[in-house]
Amino acid sequence: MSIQRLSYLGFEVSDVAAWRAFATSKLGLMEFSASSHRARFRIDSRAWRLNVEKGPADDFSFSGYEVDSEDALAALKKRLEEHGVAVTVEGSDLVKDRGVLGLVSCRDPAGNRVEICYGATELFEKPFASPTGVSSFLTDDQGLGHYVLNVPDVNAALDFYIKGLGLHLSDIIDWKLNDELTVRLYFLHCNGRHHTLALTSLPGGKTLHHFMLEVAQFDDVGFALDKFEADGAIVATLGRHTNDHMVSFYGATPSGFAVEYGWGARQIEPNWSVVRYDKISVWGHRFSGPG
Ligand SMILES: Cc1cccc(O)c1O
Ligand SMILES: [Fe+2]
Repeated sequence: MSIQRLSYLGFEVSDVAAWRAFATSKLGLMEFSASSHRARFRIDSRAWRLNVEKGPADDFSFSGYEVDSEDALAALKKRLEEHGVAVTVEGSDLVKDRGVLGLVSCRDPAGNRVEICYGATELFEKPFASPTGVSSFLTDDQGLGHYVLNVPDVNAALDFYIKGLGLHLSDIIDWKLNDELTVRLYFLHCNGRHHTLALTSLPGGKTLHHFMLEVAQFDDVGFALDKFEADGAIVATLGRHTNDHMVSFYGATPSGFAVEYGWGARQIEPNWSVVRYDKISVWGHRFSGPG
């Protein structure tokens, strides 16, 4: 038994109010709940997909993966423990807080918190409605989107996420950041989404490089691009990636890591073969900083 899809992500942010404004008016997400110390956002029929909680880190806080049943959760817990991973069965308080039926947690080798649930809450009776008119976000069996983690030991992380959680390698990109530095990016999938998680090791910087939300229509990207450009908040220009063929741009979030806003990715096909690339993009994606 392995992971099925990414259910939610949690960020620790210094300015919750800024995130409430950013997530709704720039990203077009719908607020599920909000207070001075925490806010949650919807991108589809699920009760919530993104959780921002007040704290000094302005960085990754937790990932939430999902499986499809109580038996699957028990089987994954057993698989992780057999791989030497300490797994905590979360109690009713956190189960209720996350709005799920069952929840376990563990840490990856870098200490990043990983939650695994089944039975997330669907709110079909409260249809998702984007405050900026985004047509819809592409989730369903492909899960929330993707995120890129900067870890000190990529091999240890690959062992955990592949041999432990059951993700699979999609491909590798050797990304030349400058004449002195090329970093290797490993892209991992757990369903049809080309990658749910990418792993790399950067010289410093935040744990979270970026998270990605995929929209259903190309114009959804254009409308968001205009908003980020108007605020001078473009981190990387529009471009198309070499591996998943997504057309996207990267924008600055209030916490300093980036959000990638994309459309048109190809999916993992049967008999997928792992290849490598020397470029992250076919065209575009000019980063304004180091990448
Ligand atoms: C850097 C990078 C390269 C390929 C696909 C991605 O989604 C990405 O963020
Ligand atoms: Fe990305």
